[in-house]
Amino acid sequence: MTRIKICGLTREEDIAYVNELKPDYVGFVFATSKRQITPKKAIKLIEKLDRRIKKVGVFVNPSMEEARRIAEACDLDVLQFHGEEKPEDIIGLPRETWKSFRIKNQESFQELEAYSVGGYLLDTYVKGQQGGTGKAFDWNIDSDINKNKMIILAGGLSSENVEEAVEKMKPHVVDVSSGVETDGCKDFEKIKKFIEKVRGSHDS
Ligand SMILES: O=C(O)c1ccccc1NCC(=O)[C@H](O)[C@H](O)COP(=O)(O)O
Repeated sequence: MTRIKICGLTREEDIAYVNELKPDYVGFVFATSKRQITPKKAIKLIEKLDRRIKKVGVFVNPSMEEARRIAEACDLDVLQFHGEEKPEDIIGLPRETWKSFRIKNQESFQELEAYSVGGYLLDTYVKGQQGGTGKAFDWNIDSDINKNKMIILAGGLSSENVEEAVEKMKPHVVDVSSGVETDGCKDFEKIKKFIEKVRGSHDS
């Protein structure tokens, strides 16, 4: 079954929503972003999070010392690197590690081969933005990458298009942020609908 990550939680209400709706992963953005959260606030939210939901920390070009420190302090399960981190920067970390790749065209997939990580997150290339763009890339791109890599599909997903995305890309995990927000805040009904679409999807 396709797993689900809801990214960019910042409020106590968001934790209540996911505790009820039970995605597989939630993401906390420690990088500069409108969804940025301090480690101190994340610790407070995580205290209230259902223990069955895995915690992903999102970083953009952090020092590895910082990433390790936050991973330990927040008891993160996964470290997600969303910047220009090199393959050698992100090996040997004490957590499952995901690397994001900003997909522009077919050639973008070549970059994945240099990395040996637990998860390969495909997000949309948008100039000047590292993530959380709300934009999808062309899922008709011919790629077999999901055969030997754990693929997390991100970028512009919503309840409206996630079934098509799963059918075309066959990812192991789908990751959403903007598509489950209203006026910049996580929206219970949108998260619910997104999860229902994915879990009801027969291609997953
Ligand atoms: O969400 C952000 O604001 C963000 C900022 C900088 C780097 C990464 C960021 N998010 C990472 C994610 O995992 C998002 O869920 C992913 O980019 C998809 O976002 P969206 O297109 O908004 O669904």
